[in-house]
Amino acid sequence: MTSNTSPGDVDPAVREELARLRDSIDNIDAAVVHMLAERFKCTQQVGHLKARHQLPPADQAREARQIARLRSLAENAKLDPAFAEKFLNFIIAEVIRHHESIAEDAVNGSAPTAN
Ligand SMILES: C=C(O[C@@H]1C=C(C(=O)O)C=C[C@H]1O)C(=O)O
Repeated sequence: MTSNTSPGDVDPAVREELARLRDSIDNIDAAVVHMLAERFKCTQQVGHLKARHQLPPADQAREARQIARLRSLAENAKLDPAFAEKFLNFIIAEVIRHHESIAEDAVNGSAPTAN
């Protein structure tokens, strides 16, 4: 991509507004990372609980309820519901991968399912 304005030519007021917005973006990204880390801590515990009680890693009925709920929350928040669904599916796929691995470890006796 080409640009007509080199960084040195940018109006200082524009530069300041860009910096202010980017500060907020950085804060939001940090919050997202922390929230995701907390979510994965919970899902890891669910994975261990399922492994201990021989429950399957995935629960499609629960996923369908979550997707419907998230789509509705996204609509109210003026976020593209299709994007919200894709994002949740991406996270859930990773969680299921973790649960499969925890279940495999439990069967092979290679790790405790204490959490
Ligand atoms: C966390 C769970 O396991 C899986 C992962 C889910 C998730 O990340 O929200 C939801 C349903 C399950 O497919 C669960 O069953 O609650």
